[in-house]
Amino acid sequence: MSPATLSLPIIDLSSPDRFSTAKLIRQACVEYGFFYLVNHGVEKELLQKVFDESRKFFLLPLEEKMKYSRKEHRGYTPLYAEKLDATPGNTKGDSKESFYIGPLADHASINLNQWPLEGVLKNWKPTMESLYGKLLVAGRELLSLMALSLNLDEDFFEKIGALCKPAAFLRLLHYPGEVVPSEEIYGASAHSDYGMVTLLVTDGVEGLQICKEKFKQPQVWEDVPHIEGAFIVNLGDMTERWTNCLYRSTLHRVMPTGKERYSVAFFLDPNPDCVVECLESCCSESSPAKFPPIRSGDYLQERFRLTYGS
Ligand SMILES: O=C(O)CCC(=O)C(=O)O
Ligand SMILES: [Fe+2]
Repeated sequence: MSPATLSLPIIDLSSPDRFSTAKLIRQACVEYGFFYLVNHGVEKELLQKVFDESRKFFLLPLEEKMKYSRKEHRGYTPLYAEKLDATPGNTKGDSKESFYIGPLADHASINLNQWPLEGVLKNWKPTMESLYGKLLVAGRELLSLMALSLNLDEDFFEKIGALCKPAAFLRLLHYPGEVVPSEEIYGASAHSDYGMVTLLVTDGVEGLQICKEKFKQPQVWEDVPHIEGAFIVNLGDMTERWTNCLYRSTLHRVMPTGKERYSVAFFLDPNPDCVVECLESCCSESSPAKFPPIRSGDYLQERFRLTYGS
């Protein structure tokens, strides 16, 4: 039986009615942990340029790409390097390659970033910097609406320090699309994201699926179709911890389809020193906190260790 296709809610980031938008966000986060975001302020010309530059990098010979291999969670990860589903049965890595860009601007760690072939791929760095900056603006706006959706002040995430030099990572992804018969290799195996919120840009090639009930067996997977110009937003595990599972950090994966696919993910995660603990409004005597408080940096480091072995 082929999977059902979902009609996820569509959230308009530019709507002047912030309270109605917050209400829609709440519904989407409780029901799916996924939604589309439109009128997000990132022009389609810039997104096209990003895909063009991304393609140029991934077309380079492996030997060249490996010169920028992932260090300090920045740079290139080759095919099969990543095992998103760390459960014991999953022995193979994912069939994708990627490139991570870490915090920019006034961040002390800016120099840890790697910029490929600056003399040759001249537009690469300015294009990625421009996208990073615009996604950060959109992400901050979205988080202020998410705070409102939880009946918090709109600057809640600013006030607790989550958005002061956030650990925001831009990740270019390339799925080559080769299907190895008889082997169970995913583009991206089943996982939930680790942080606060992820903004995803896809190129129109199908493959993304979600499983709403992650603890139910057998798992039911549904296709998430591409909507031209819309970002796909999903919540990460830290948001689930903050909200005591009121908001879902939903399991998702990318199926192999035999088609080449590009995407760009922006993981907007809290400042490493921010402590993620159950919001007061999300726990009570009858529904106590399910997770202990944790420093965001410690939590992320452990999740990366499980995914990459480092
Ligand atoms: O490429 C996609 O559509 C999804 C990527 C993803 O889920 C991830 O990198 O966490
Ligand atoms: Fe993901």
